[in-house]
Amino acid sequence: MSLLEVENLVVEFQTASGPFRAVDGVSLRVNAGEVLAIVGESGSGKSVSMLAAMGLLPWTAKVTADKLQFDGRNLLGMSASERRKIVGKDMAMIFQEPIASLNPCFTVGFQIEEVLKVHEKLGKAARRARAIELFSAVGIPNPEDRLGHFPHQMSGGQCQRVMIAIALACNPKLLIADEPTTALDVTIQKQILDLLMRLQAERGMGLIIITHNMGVVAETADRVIVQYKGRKIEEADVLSLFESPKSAYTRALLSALPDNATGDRLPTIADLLSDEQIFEGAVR
Ligand SMILES: Nc1ncnc2c1ncn2[C@@H]1O[C@H](COP(=O)(O)OP(=O)(O)OP(=O)(O)O)[C@@H](O)[C@H]1O
Repeated sequence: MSLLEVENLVVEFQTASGPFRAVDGVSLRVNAGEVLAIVGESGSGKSVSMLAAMGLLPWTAKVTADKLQFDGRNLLGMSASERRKIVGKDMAMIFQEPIASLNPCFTVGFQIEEVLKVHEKLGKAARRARAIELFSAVGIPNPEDRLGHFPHQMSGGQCQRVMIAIALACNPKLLIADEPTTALDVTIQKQILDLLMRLQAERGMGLIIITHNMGVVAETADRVIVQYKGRKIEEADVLSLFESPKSAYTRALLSALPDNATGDRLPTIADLLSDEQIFEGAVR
C-alpha cells in the first residue's frame, strides 16, 4: 500500500467565464521513504493537485477523484475535522515564498509552538524545548534567540528553514515541498535542497517535490511525473526519464534546458510542439 494514492483526480474552478479544469484526471502514488518529483511548466496544475490532496483549496474548487487515500484512509470520505487532524500533522506542505507563508504578526517561535500545541498537545516548556530542537535540526543558528524573531527580521533562506521546521514539527509521514527553493538565491537553493534530502533520508518520509526545474529533479527524485495543462504526460524513474524520455513533451522540456541552447534564445515548448503532439501517447 502506498502512502498517498490518487486516482483520476479532477479539479475544476468556478470562474467568471465558466468552469476551468486545472487538473484533468491525474493519478499518482508515493511510497514511504520515496521522493517523487512533479515537474511541468507554470500553470500545469502541479500545486493545485497537491493542494487538493491536502484539502487546502478554496470553496470555488470542485474536487473529485476515484481514489484519494492517505496511509490507507479515504480522505474524500472523512469529515473536515478528521481531515484537519491529518493535514499539518501526518501530511505537511511547504511553499515557494517562505516569508509570505509565515504570519508577519507573530514571532517564528510562536508559530512553531502553535503547531505543537494544536497537534501534539505539548505543555509550554516541552513546546519550547521541541521548537529549539527543531530549529537546530534545520540548521538555524542560536535557536533560543531566533524563536523571538519576526519573519521580517530573517532572510528568505532562514524563513524557509523555519517553514521546514514547522512542517516537520509533528514528524509527518509525507512532506510536500512546492517549489521550495525557487524564491531563494542560487547558493541558498542548494543548501535548502540538501537539507530537505538529508531530513527525508533520516526520517524515512515520503517527499513530493513540485518543481519546474529539471536540475532539481535530477538531484532529488526517485520517480518523476511530468504534467502539462492539468494532465499527466509521462511517469518514469529518474534515470529513464533523463536517458530515454518517452513523450515528445518531456524531450522538449529537456531540450529547453540552458545547456542545450543553440540559438540566441532558449526554445519554449510552444516553439517545439503543438498541443496535439504533446498529448499524443500521454499516460493516465
Ligand atoms: N483559485 C483559483 N481559481 C481559478 N483558477 C485557479 C485557482 N488556483 C489556480 N488556478 C489555475 O489553475 C491552473 C494550475 O495552477 P497551479 O498553481 O497548480 O500551476 P502550477 O503548475 O503549480 O504552476 P506554478 O509553478 O506557476 O504554480 C492555473 O491556470 C491557475 O491559474
